[in-house]
Amino acid sequence: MEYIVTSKEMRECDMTAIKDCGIPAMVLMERAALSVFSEIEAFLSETIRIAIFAGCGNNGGDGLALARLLAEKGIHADIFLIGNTEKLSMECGSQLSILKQLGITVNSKSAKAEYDMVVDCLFGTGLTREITGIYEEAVRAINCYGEKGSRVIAVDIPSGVCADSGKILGCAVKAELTVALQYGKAGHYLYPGKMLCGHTVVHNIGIPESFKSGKEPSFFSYREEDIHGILPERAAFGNKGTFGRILLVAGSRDMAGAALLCGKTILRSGAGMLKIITAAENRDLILRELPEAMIYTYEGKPEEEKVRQSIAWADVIVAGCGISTDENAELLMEMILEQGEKRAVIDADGLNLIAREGSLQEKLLKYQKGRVILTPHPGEFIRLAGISMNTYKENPAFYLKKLAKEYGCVIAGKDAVTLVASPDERMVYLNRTGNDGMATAGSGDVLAGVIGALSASLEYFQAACCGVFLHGLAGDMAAEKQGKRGMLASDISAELKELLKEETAEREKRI
Ligand SMILES: NC(=O)C1=CN([C@@H]2O[C@H](COP(=O)(O)OP(=O)(O)OC[C@H]3O[C@@H](n4cnc5c(N)ncnc54)[C@H](OP(=O)(O)O)[C@@H]3O)[C@@H](O)[C@H]2O)[C@H](O)CC1
Ligand SMILES: [K+]
Repeated sequence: MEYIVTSKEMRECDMTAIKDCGIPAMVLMERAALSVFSEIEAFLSETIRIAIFAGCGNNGGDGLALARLLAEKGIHADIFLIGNTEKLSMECGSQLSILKQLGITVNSKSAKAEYDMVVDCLFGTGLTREITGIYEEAVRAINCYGEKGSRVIAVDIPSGVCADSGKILGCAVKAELTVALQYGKAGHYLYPGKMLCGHTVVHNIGIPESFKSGKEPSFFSYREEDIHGILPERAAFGNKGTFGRILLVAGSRDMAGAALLCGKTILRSGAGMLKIITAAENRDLILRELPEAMIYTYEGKPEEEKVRQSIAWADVIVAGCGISTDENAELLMEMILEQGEKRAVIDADGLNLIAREGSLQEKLLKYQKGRVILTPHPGEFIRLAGISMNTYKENPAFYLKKLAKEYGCVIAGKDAVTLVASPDERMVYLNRTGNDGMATAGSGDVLAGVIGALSASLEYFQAACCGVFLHGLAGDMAAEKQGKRGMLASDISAELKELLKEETAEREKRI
């Protein structure tokens, strides 16, 4: 697991390190400069032409310290200190005076020259507003060098990218490599910031674990190696009942595919038994393509007793994929929500029905806390939350957390970067796997399926986060084989099976 912080949280960490632990700020700055140095070392030679654009805050200070480390190796860098030097931060001022003592020239304006590498240290986490004037000129100059082929390295975060939201404040540097200090910031991974960071590497600069006082950062994320610790052990003596009985309520008359994709994924993700409730028209296809599933089909109104029995049988209910929003679907959703305690994953039309029907909202409000996972895409989310798309996009994490708390549900807000919020005050999960090839029909059905299967054996929030992570990873594998344009949701489902197979093999090797 990796923490991802906001600029405020990063400042608090700095302060803890400096004030409580007594690590001097200049020591942290030196570590920051050494981190950048180690990342660019492979490209350095005496003939390399380097420019360092520094601002007047500590991000600029990192750049000045880097210039000194380069000079030590006999490498000259043109240094451009942009801004009002009367407003230099204390550490940046100290770095400047060291350079002066060493006889290293610092320029106040950028010169027209050619560079192999340009280092951006104009602004880091201290950026508070839109970039204008001389700073804007400097950002444009850096991007111009980048377009002409210079390697652009951003220190901590590309200048102009908001560390909290990933938004561009006025204009921003487009980097090839970003050396993030101590922790990744939300802005490194949220769009559009993510596109401007290039490849992001996070370097420890020696700040001790400062969240131990019980204060957690805003976000966390999984790395591939975390999965072995999260996926449940499969008991060798288990039977199909112990691996989870999943009830899938999906597929209206013209939407057999949603039930099939989701159902297949449920079984491919390790669930023991699957029962599908679907419209009668889907019966033949499902029996042919997924004979492993039990099936109850309804013609006209679903038989309430049959549905109740199925709900009672299930450990987990996955509902909503392609069920439409007609009266049959509404009845099914009423019955699923009224029992109020079974673990449930609700997707697609299930969400649209909740957004439309007050009676469903009331039932969801009364449902046992933490037992339901909602998986809305942005359109579904704004209908549920009753807010505009612009409002949601302003701060998705905030609105996801708010609605999760209101309904007592886990919410996986699907998007280019999916966020998962829990009803209690836990950190938001920020997903870093996946690609734009996954924006394809049926991809959501596959996600609901994997989360449903995992919910049989994992704690609820963990099932949602882990499902989102695996779904993205499988999507990356599918993109590699099929290409982002041509990949299908069924390719993601197939890769999930491969991924879980590899994970099991790895695990068994380690026993
Ligand atoms: N992570 C760590 O532990 C360490 C990080 N280091 C580096 O320090 C920066 C953060 O440094 P900070 O001084 O807080 O902030 P910046 O360097 O990003 O710049 C802040 C200054 O810029 C002014 N400002 C903000 N926005 C604008 C703007 N749009 N236009 C002009 N000026 C702006 C702001 O002053 P104001 O009072 O005018 O708001 C600041 O003066 C971090 O990113 C790391 O690179 C340490 O080196 C080591 C420890
Ligand atoms: K920067």
